[in-house]
Amino acid sequence: SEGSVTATPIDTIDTEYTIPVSIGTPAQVLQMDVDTGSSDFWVFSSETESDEVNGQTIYDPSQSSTSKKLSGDTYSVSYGDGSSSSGEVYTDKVKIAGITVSKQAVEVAEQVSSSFTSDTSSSGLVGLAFDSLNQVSPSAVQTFFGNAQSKLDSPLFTADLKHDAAGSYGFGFIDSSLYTGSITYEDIDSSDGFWSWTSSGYAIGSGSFVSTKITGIADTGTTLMTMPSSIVKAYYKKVSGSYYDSTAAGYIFPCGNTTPSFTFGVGSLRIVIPGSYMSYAAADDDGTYCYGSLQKSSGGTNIFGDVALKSAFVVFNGASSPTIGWATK
Ligand SMILES: CC(C)C[C@H](NC(=O)C[C@H](O)[C@H](CC1CCCCC1)NC(=O)CC[C@H](O)[C@H](Cc1ccccc1)NC(=O)OC(C)(C)C)C(=O)O
Repeated sequence: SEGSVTATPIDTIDTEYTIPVSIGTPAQVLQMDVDTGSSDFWVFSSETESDEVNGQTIYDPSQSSTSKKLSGDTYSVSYGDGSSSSGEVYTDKVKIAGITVSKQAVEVAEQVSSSFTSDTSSSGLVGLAFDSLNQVSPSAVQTFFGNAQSKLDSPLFTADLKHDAAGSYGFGFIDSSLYTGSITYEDIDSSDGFWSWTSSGYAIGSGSFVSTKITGIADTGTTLMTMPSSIVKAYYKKVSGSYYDSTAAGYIFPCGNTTPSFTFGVGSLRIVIPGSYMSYAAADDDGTYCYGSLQKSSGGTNIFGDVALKSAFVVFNGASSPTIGWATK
């Protein structure tokens, strides 16, 4: 089987992208954040503390004739931005992009941290990193892609994210109308559970391409992009008035100042992130300073987040030796 589903940015600055997901019988439809940087499928639910629910759609397993409690299983997950969620586990029918997994483990939140409560646009996460990162105990469960893979025409999913416009995720097939030229593939090292690959280098604005290996993860659940500090410093040298602001915990600059494009290499292919994507949002209330979309990596993990992904068409190929494909569009 194969299918695609619309990916909608939750705001005009592409902080996050959500898709509609059908859970249970009759279907309960929740808008959920697709996250290739984690591997738990969890939802706001009838079991979530009421003071932690703020407009999200909830999944109620008691209203589904196909739900089944996985007694004894619990989950607890915490993310790079310090947010977290925990609760119990059911299985139920889950349909995404027209593809149905009859017994998907649905992690139902009893607690969510404040940033989830305040993120009214998302009612849960669809983790699409590798199963090894799943946080259900005592025994891990599979992601939607892990469960669906064997029934997909091809064991892959694709991301066509856009700036301030509806894009799509595809499952089981590659829609050749969504990209230009050809797709360049790189090997994935999934040993840490992430879609980790190595870029061939970078360029800043119209500057010459610097051939250097940059290993990072392709993460739809991270809004921005993080690179080694040497590259980030070189980038902001080209942005007048920019500096690293410890309060903002990042590079900021006077909003009107020009931000050059940022190019990254996929083998001999070049993906150009337009300069307009490189200024993220106002860094302070009076909007004089803006926060850069490129920031320095912490803990050694470079992240090709939404800023990079929305500049390309991306294939997450889950074959036995996984690869990632990038194309211009
Ligand atoms: C559980 C582990 C096994 C895996 C775990 N993975 C991650 O932390 C990466 C993963 O992609 C997580 C997934 C996100 C967690 C927070 C909610 C949204 C999804 N990414 C993250 O943890 C990175 C955080 C994101 O970049 C946030 C996302 C966000 C969006 C809207 C509102 C609030 C926060 N954006 C965000 O902060 O945008 C700014 C900086 C422009 C304000 C880890 O490495 O610890």
